[in-house]
Amino acid sequence: MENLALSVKELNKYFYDPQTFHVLKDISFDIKKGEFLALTGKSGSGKSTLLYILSTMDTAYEGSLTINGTTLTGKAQNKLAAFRNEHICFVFQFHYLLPEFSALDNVMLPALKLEKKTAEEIEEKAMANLKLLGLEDQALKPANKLSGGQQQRVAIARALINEPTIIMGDEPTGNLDSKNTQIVFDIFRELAVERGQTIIAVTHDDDFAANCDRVLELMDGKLIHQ
Ligand SMILES: Nc1ncnc2c1ncn2[C@@H]1O[C@H](COP(=O)(O)OP(=O)(O)OP(=O)(O)O)[C@@H](O)[C@H]1O
Repeated sequence: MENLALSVKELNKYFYDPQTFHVLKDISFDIKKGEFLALTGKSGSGKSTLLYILSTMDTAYEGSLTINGTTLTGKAQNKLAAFRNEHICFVFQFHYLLPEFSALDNVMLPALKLEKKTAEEIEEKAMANLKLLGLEDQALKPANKLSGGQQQRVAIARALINEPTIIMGDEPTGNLDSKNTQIVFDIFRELAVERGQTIIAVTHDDDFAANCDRVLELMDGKLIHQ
């Protein structure tokens, strides 16, 4: 369907070490374009495992995964990598910025690697992203001279540089205080509403989840609420 960002059908996942463990059980759901979705559940319920499959990084599962109309199940690794570069970006709890590099350099890097635009175009876009995140004054500071909240916002600016259609976060506000959590939440909301980007965030924060468009809740590997 035209307005579907992601569709999962009858997904099952097993781990085999140290013994067979059925970690995701018959999971099916759709996510619309521009939807802002929280993925919740107790520790060990399978959230990260599911996100890893949705991100196309883990291909060892049963069932099917379709993103933006492309069925990804069974595709070769190099095709998946190309697809990820174009469509998906990640924001983690720990941001993995290059500490000695400036905020601006960190944001530009994934676009320079893609080699689709000139360095000037990339710098312009990176500055616009930093501005969107309220960081235009910090652009030239090394990442390790920024506060934790600022660093996390740089990581989001970096995640957006290649204009992904889907943003996936594993505890994207996990190490932030309530003020910075609110800032990041508002940015995600704006990206979903204004740019039609789809957001899927694993979170333990009940307030964060309650304010999303929809909550998917896992319990022991089953989807119990959507
Ligand atoms: N590589 C692995 N091999 C075997 N079991 C695994 C592996 N990775 C995760 N598990 C198990 O699968 C279950 C789900 O793990 P997962 O990390 O997806 O949970 P989660 O809901 O993200 O937890 P948390 O909120 O603590 O991050 C857990 O019981 C975990 O121990």
